[in-house]
Amino acid sequence: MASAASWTSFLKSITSYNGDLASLTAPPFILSPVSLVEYSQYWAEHPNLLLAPNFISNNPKTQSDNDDDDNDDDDDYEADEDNIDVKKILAVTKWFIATLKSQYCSRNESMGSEKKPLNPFLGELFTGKWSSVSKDPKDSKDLGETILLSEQVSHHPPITAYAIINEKHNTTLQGYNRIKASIYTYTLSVKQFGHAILQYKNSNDSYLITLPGLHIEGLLAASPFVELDGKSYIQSSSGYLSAIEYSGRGYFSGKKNTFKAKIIKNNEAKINLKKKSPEKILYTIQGQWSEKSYISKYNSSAKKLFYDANLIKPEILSVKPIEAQHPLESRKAWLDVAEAIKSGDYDLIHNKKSKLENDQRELRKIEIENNTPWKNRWFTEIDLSGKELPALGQKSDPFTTLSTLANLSKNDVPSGTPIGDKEDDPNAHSKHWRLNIDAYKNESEITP
Ligand SMILES: CCC(=O)OC[C@H](C)CC[C@H]1O[C@H]2C[C@H]3[C@@H]4CC=C5C[C@@H](O)CC[C@]5(C)[C@H]4CC[C@]3(C)[C@H]2[C@@H]1C
Repeated sequence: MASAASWTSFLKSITSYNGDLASLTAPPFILSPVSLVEYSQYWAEHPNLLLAPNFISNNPKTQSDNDDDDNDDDDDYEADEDNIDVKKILAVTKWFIATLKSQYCSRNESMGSEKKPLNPFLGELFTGKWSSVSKDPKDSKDLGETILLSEQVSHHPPITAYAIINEKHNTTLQGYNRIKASIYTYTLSVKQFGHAILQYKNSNDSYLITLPGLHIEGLLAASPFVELDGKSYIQSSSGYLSAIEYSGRGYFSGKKNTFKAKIIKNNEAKINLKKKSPEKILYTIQGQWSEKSYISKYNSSAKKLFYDANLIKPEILSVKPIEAQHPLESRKAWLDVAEAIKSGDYDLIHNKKSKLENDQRELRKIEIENNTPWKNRWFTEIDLSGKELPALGQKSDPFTTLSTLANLSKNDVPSGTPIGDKEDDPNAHSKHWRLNIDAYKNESEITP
């Protein structure tokens, strides 16, 4: 089969991998017609779970009618918990676990295997919105409109910044992502840089979400898929921490996509997760993030269903038709290339991609000649290296307080690196990307 031959030559090419994924010419059948700037949508394909903490109050009644996963109430672990901050960290953990299947399995489901996304050009944009009513019949709350802003804020290295905003419930998720990929014996291993900040402004709760490591298995079999590894953290401003560990086949259980999350209160002594200190662990959640997971309280082995990733279908973002899109919007900009990829015609793909890439190189050249560097549109880079506290009146960035609570490095090192860890680099800068809400509010050309 032609693709088998091209895959073999592709595998040979990755043995001389130089660290830049874009330099690898993958065969047509492994190319995706979707740009990486679209992947930000995977953070909110269950808007009801993202917004759930807004509906958690001391009154247990409101909480259970919000529950959309358990089949019967006595299986309702939330009803057993009366601490509102614990209920919220559990709800945010459920939302986060629910994003993983979209983030890391959706190409396998829609295209049969993981694919290589289009490498976004500088300034590439992607916007859309989710409807206002929850998909889940048992949770028919009017959620209001949730919009997505996603922008390629850097091309060298590739960095995507995003914001997911729900004005009705005053909730904003913002973050950014950069990756470093290396290849060992036909396994592509990826470290993620960046993080997400989730803010519920009505209750003044904020959360830091760090990103797990991942590796791509199945390259030899020409059927690549993502497996998560390492650890990630969700640190709440209330002092609760969700510490999540990932593994594939052969670790905790023989199953793929396995995780174990520990809910602890950590604004007391810094918990050393290695030390066995069960009294500090309030809940343990474990199972498969792409299937079912279960929760048990620290003092009981009784397991209850926590989340079933196949119960409620993800809500696909609605995106304007291409003719209504701005030239910087991803699906309009890549239309010819996407059509070529779908046709599988390698020469057509090559010349359509080269045209777009040459046009971009031309733009960069003109910017250098005229000293008019590209301006980011909706996001701005901030520097948190300042030792002194933010100037009076200047709101301190939630990342500063939340990373300190979780004992995580503020530097631009792999996401979720503990302070002083071998991966922490005191010389690394502390620059991060943030939503520039005024820039979005003054946006005159592009609406989601
Ligand atoms: C070896 C190079 C190559 O082209 O191999 C082709 C193979 C399909 C494997 C490489 C590509 O695999 C893709 C998987 C992509 C990640 C999937 C999900 C996410 C989560 C999202 O929130 C941020 C982006 C991220 C980490 C994607 C980054 C890019 C990945 C690793 C693609 C690889 C090029």
